[in-house]
Amino acid sequence: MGHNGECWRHLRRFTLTTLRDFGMGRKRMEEWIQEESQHLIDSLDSTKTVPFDPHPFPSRTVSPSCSATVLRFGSSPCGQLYNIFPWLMERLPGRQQVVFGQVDELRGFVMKKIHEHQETIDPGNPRDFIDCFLTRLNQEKDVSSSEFHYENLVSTVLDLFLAGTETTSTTLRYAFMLLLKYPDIQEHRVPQMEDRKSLPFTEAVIHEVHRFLDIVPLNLPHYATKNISFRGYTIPQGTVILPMLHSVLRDQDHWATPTTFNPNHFLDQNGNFQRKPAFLGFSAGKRACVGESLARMEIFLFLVSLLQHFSFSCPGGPDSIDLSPEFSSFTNVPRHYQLIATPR
Ligand code: HEM
Repeated sequence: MGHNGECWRHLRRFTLTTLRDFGMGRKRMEEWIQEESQHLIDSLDSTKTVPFDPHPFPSRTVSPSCSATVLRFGSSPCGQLYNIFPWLMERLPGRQQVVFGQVDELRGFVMKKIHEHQETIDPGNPRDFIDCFLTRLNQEKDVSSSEFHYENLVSTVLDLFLAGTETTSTTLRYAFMLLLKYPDIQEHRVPQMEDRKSLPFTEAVIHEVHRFLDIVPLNLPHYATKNISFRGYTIPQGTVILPMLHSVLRDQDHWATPTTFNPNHFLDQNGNFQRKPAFLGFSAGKRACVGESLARMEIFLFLVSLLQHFSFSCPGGPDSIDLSPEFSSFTNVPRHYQLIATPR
């Protein structure tokens, strides 16, 4: 959804409503995620407590590995250059050409999925986002100004895919790394979803994972659509602005121990979960992440169901875990590590 203005507004509104209708926080989506959790549990069972690198996991089987490469590319110096000089990098040979190829491959995958949906759609009974978009596309097929046409369907699905898969699986991979580093956290596992007492702690852990990972430290680039005066400065129209999430997520005025992993950041004296205004891992304002509730729900359900089935350890013990990210520019990506999943 890199589009601005009208097109972006229509597609963003549609996306939010559709995701909400499929139950971000409600039943349908929860069932899908639980099905996925079961696949994960089965594949962890099949490791038979042999250490493995969780890197490809927990990306979904349907998520072609190329989306991982796209994220890694974004965090490399080469990717940084692309953000700043796209017109130049598109013309130079190099790794960026491989990434463009992979985005094309992913686009092909999305187009194939759309085609399958077109063949099997029952308009009265939408199965998912693509069905809803196709229905709207059909309703507005005679409206020449409609934003609901095929190209926008492909790019919206592609955007959701690129924005949603690697962010969530990278965060999960980092969450497991933190469980290896701080094994005590695993003892707080939620035995059952109804066990209310453990929930605030679990929520606090998940929020702290997001804060501590700081996955997109610089946020996405924005630009001033008109002249703005801000704290005595004038920001001229067209200025590129990087609203750094990193500086807020590590702000000494807002966090007791900004550079240490500490779930207490999100707990009050009575152990209740408390929201923090400086928790801006999903950004803020009208371009804030549309997938926040979905991502939170996925991470919560995956983490809780896996912790109910397994305890996690690593061959070298907690001291061998290096939490510092592999890249530290556009995205923070956790290092590779070995995971042992022992059935409880
Ligand atoms: C750990 C998980 C995630 C994190 C930390 C995250 C974070 C972010 C951030 C920081 C932005 C930039 C906001 C800005 O420009 O100010 C963003 C935008 C976006 N995210 Fe996420 N995200 C996550 C998961 C998801 C998921 C699961 C989806 C899809 C369902 C998604 C869809 C999007 C989209 C479409 C945008 C662009 C919104 C717009 O420009 O209107 N994200 N996300």
